[in-house]
Amino acid sequence: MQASPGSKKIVGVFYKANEYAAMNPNFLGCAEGSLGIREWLESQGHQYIVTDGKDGPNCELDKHIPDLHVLISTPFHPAYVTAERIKKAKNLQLLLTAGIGSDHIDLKAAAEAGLTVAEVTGSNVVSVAEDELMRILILVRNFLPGYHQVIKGEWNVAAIAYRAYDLEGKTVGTVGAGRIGKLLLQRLKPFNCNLLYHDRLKMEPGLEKEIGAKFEEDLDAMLPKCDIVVINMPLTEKTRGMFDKYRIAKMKKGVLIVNNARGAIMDTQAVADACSSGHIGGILIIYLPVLPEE
Ligand SMILES: NC(=O)C1=CN([C@@H]2O[C@H](COP(=O)(O)OP(=O)(O)OC[C@H]3O[C@@H](n4cnc5c(N)ncnc54)[C@H](O)[C@@H]3O)[C@@H](O)[C@H]2O)C=CC1
Repeated sequence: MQASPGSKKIVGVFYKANEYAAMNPNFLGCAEGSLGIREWLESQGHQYIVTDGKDGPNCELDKHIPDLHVLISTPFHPAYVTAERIKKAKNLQLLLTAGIGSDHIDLKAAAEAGLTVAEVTGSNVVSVAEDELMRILILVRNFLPGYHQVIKGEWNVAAIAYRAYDLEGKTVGTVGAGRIGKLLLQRLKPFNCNLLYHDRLKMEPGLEKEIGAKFEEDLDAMLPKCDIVVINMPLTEKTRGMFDKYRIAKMKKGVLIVNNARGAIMDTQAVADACSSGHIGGILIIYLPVLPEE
């Protein structure tokens, strides 16, 4: 089908949910749900093509690159928008991320081509903040080894207890205190932790007082104080590889890390080495798709 004059060709790239799609009619972030915008887009005369095929030679996405106007993708099944794809996309106007974080797009190439890159700011920030809190508790209380014991029919309390702690009294630092970082700090306040944050921007004094977190201008000065570090900043050219072996070495021995940002903010080998040596006591990474509507 060809788009009629004036209408736009919009391509959405989402993961296939298969049998899970039918289990919840509000599960819209998958190929089957197509963000729930098909009816509306088509009623406006636009053409809407949805696929999960985004990689490899002759993938479905590449067939539409030459004439699409809008490309929608998510960080969970990202359509990598390389300079090469941008060059071929002669009609492209808008690259839309149905979520937060657009590091799957070559932003420099997009800017040079005059494209708009937009994302749905705030779309799943509560989900992420709640998830971070859960992961912090999982790490501090040494939950996972106990879970695996139960699955295997084992029972060794000491193997769990020797490193299971309370969150109360621990120092938690968030690297990045934007929308998600602030929501996390608010949720941590009742746990009576020492809360620190590092960001390019200091919060308004009123908000800082309400949240009860102390600003740390110098990241390298904050890290050695933290029992738990949560990473809440975007992956950019400035933050790529930010947590290398030197920075990890500055953290407390046994530090617990929750990385909500992209994996590439950390040097993988340095993380693996620090986990093996015990310098990092535990690390969990969040990859949280936009959740269904209630
Ligand atoms: N794991 C997951 O499923 C999800 C991950 N995310 C990630 O979380 C990130 C943060 O999301 P939001 O809080 O909504 O974004 P935001 O834009 O509200 O906050 C980001 C904060 O990072 C700070 N920042 C950026 N670069 C910095 C630097 N070089 N040094 C110090 N501070 C810096 C900014 O000043 C800002 O306060 C997203 O960019 C995305 O990568 C977001 C949603 C879901």
